[in-house]
Amino acid sequence: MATPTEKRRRLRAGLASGRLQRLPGAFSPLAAKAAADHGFDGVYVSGAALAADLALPDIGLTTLTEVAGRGGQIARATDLPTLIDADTGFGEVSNVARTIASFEDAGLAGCHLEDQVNPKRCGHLDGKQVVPAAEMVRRVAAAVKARTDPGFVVCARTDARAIEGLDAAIDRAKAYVDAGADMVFPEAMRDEAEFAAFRAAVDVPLLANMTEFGASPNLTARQLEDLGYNLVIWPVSSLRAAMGAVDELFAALRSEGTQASVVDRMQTRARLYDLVDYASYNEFDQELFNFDVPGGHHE
Ligand SMILES: C[C@](O)(C(=O)O)[C@H](CC(=O)O)C(=O)O
Ligand SMILES: [Mg+2]
Repeated sequence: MATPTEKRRRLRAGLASGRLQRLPGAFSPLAAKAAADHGFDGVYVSGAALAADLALPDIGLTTLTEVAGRGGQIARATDLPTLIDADTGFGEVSNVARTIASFEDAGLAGCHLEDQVNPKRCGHLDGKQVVPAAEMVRRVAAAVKARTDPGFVVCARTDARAIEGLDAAIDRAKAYVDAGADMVFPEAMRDEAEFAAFRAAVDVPLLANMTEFGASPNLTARQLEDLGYNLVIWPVSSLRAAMGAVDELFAALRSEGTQASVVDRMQTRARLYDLVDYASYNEFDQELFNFDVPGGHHE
């Protein structure tokens, strides 16, 4: 297994490579395993998906303990670097430092921290508010100062586009970079030209959020790489796909009284066992317990 330090190095190397790092959201450790099996560069832990999984809206109700705990379970499931959503940092500036310590302990490779006020909301909804840039600068500085592994990636997200406009969002991003942010997440860009304007203005690696049903167009990985973006997240997609399938299954069970019509779209038992590496546990077991029993048979 890769150590957290190795995973952080790998994320940084990916960001410096000029190749777009593709990080699908994984709502569970098993979903992270599937992402690794499909050859992605990393895993993303979405605050929105984590809240939704607890049947909560994405308005800052989840706690640091819940988020770091779930993030750690997901990070440990694979050798891939895992980037997590820190929302507004789970409190005031002093809390941000503790948040980073918890995320490092959980084995996460990095996080993004945003400039919204508390309570925050989804970056693609109306009615957002941002804190003054100076306050976000203090959040970023606290995060950078708190990390003990210099490899841990601190990404500053600005939600200012929707409130103060593109130029102000770019100015904020520059101030956050000056405060030590390793990368920038320009939230809710309206079109390709806005993604490009951010690229032209900011020198650090950039994250593109390709969430569905939001304010930004869903650009392809190829388009984003051509735009010079360094990392893409599809934050809630796996949860939406899974829950879409759950809704279909439940509808079929209610109307048809059997799962027969959806079984061919289910993950098979064999694929599930493959993802959880059932076979290796079996071997491990036999090494430990495969001893001769008097009168028994051993091969
Ligand atoms: C990226 C995000 O912060 C998340 O929590 O996954 C959300 C995604 C979404 O609500 O679709 C956001 O963009 O605010
Ligand atoms: Mg979020």
